[in-house]
Amino acid sequence: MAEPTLTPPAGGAKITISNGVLHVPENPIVPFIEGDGTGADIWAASVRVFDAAVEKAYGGKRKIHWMEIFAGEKANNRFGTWLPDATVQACRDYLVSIKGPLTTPIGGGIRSLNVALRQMLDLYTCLRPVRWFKGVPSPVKRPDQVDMVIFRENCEDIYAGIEFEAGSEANRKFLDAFKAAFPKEYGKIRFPETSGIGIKAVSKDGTERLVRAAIEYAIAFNRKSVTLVHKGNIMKYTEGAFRNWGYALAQREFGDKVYTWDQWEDTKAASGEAAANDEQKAAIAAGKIIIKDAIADITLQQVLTRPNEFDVIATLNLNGDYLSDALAAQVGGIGIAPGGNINYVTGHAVFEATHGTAPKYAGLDKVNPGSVILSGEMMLRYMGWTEAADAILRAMDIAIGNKTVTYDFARLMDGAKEVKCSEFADELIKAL
Ligand SMILES: NC(=O)C1=CN([C@@H]2O[C@H](COP(=O)(O)OP(=O)(O)OC[C@H]3O[C@@H](n4cnc5c(N)ncnc54)[C@H](OP(=O)(O)O)[C@@H]3O)[C@@H](O)[C@H]2O)C=CC1
Ligand SMILES: O=C(O)CCC(=O)C(=O)O
Ligand SMILES: [Mg+2]
Repeated sequence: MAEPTLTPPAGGAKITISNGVLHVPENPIVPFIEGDGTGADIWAASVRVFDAAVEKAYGGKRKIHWMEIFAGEKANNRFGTWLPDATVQACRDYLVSIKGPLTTPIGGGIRSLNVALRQMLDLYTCLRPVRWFKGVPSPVKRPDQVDMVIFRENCEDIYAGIEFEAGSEANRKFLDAFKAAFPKEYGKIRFPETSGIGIKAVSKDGTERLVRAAIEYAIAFNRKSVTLVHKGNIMKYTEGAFRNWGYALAQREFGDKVYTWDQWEDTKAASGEAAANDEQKAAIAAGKIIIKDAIADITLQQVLTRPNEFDVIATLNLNGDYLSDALAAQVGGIGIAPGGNINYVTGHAVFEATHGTAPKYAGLDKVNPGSVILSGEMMLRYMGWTEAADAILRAMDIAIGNKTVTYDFARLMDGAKEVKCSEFADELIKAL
């Protein structure tokens, strides 16, 4: 089977970038991947909302020219390849794209196509805002206090995919080499004959670009704090280094725009705790952003018990994956959890929901398209089409306020009217 040949839609033009500024024509070509499982239902609903929001906001002066690109099961069925080169090239050439979820088998088989795409395009930030829409059912008492923005490192950590399966030839070679070079550390592996091995790599460069993006975001959007979330007490030279490099970068590059807990520690050591607390209070009063850190396990408790103490969160790949789904639960669940994978230097961005393919609901026109619709809202904002993005947020407020919602919200809301995935899109379009 041949690779797909992509024909750009007639009448569309490319989004470009120069000197770090995105240039978006009135008729941009935006590639999309429909996605596996529930992806087809969700995409069909979402694209109608995007087109209607753009039409409403710009009265025909602007229009997205969608170009389908292929990945996952659809690509494999049609072209015999899970992630065609043409798909990756289109994301490169057209800069901004959007995708549905793609299936990843567990414990073997192909590696994640989602992760592969992020790595191939070097989309180093997985940006996942977590906010509550009034009326959305939540398991916590004060969902209104949940307003966090996760900056998840997206290209490193254990997700690099360097793994050696227990019992394989590669595993034996790796362990032999490891034993020869590091006999003491090899001795710490409890059952070397039956151990699978995974490598966790975290770099200074990778940490710095992620933390820089998080602090720049906090400054641009008047956020109060950036929390570096890590498990640095146990994994000292990966997660602990992430924390240390993060603090150092904050002080070196952002100077008097930020106040770090490292500075607080220094003042405490020199002048006592009261002086350090006074210094922090003065920094907050002066509008400085507090850069702090928290260990990952207690973070998962405190985001529930004291959500108002968390604002922007910068964290490593695996922590960010766990935190994203956990935080989504507080504001209504994974059906309303959007995201974007972004390289702020090259401008490349692929927007996608936090959830996966939810295979048991595939083809039922049932699930909440909210996550992909809000990912599109983030995409429109990234493109500078803020009026269309705002229209989507307003429509969301209205539809949820009317209690016309998909099954996931309806099962938790008194007096709700349950609608299908496509009907929820209709409700949003009416409300634009
Ligand atoms: N970026 C990506 O493409 C991602 C892909 N995946 C992949 O997806 C596959 C399935 O993963 P799984 O762990 O089951 O997680 P999923 O996110 O696909 O689904 C888990 C549960 O979340 C709820 N859910 C998911 N999507 C929606 C939605 N749109 N509206 C309402 N509820 C929703 C459903 O809950 P309920 O049962 O309560 O109704 C569903 O059963 C795996 O192959 C995984 O690798 C996973 C995450 C991200
Ligand atoms: O790639 C996958 O299948 C899962 C990825 C994931 O869970 C995520 O990025 O949040
Ligand atoms: Mg995940």
